[in-house]
Amino acid sequence: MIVFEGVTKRYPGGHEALTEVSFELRHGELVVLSGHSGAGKSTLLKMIPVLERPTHGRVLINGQDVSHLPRQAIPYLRRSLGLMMQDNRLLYDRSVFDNVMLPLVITGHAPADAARRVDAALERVGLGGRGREMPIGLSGGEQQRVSIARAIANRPSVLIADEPTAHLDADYAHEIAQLFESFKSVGVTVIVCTHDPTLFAETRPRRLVLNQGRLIEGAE
Ligand SMILES: Nc1ncnc2c1ncn2[C@@H]1O[C@H](COP(=O)(O)OP(=O)(O)OP(=O)(O)O)[C@@H](O)[C@H]1O
Repeated sequence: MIVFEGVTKRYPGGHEALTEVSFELRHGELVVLSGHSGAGKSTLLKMIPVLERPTHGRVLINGQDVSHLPRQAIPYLRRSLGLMMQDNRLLYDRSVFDNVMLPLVITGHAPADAARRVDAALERVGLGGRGREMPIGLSGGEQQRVSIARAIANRPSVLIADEPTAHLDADYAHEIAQLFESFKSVGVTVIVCTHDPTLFAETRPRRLVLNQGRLIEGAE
């Protein structure tokens, strides 16, 4: 369902962040992306919602080549994706409910339908009934779960999480990992980027490992 075909990314200025990266992810698969700092992990993730485009090669999602998608079609693609990117912080002047609701409002969901989805997403991450609280009053792990709720509220078929357990202690990180595991059973394809080798250690998911922009493990 997600296919990278010989993807190379050269940023303006000449730095090659990805070199000839190819792999295929199946529907409902959970994969862990790792590699040293600067290996190209965020760049790879950004290709999926077309936050970046390949210099060479193609990215296919459900058979559609998104690397050449016209600008106006990008919002439609993003509606089917759940994104937890590194710079998507929670808004601290809005309630938990409003944080999860905001992307749904932006993508044009009717308010009543959006509110139902928000409640369902908060329930899914174990924060049912906590919507009126402000993020600042929640623990780090709970705040991350709000970010997950925000990413899954539109019921995405693909969930992309860039360092979702950064700054969390081991217990919270483990909880978040279990939550990601649970999405597999409902057919969501999950890509988690992490520096933490102990995360998912028990379930041993497929690992994609980048080294200086090249995929050195997990291509199959
Ligand atoms: N917009 C950009 N313009 C120029 N170079 C960039 C840009 N974004 C990333 N790079 C460079 O591309 C390389 C890969 O960066 P990327 O953020 O994808 O790595 P990463 O594996 O996610 O690193 P980290 O674990 O530190 O977040 C780095 O050398 C980085 O400096």
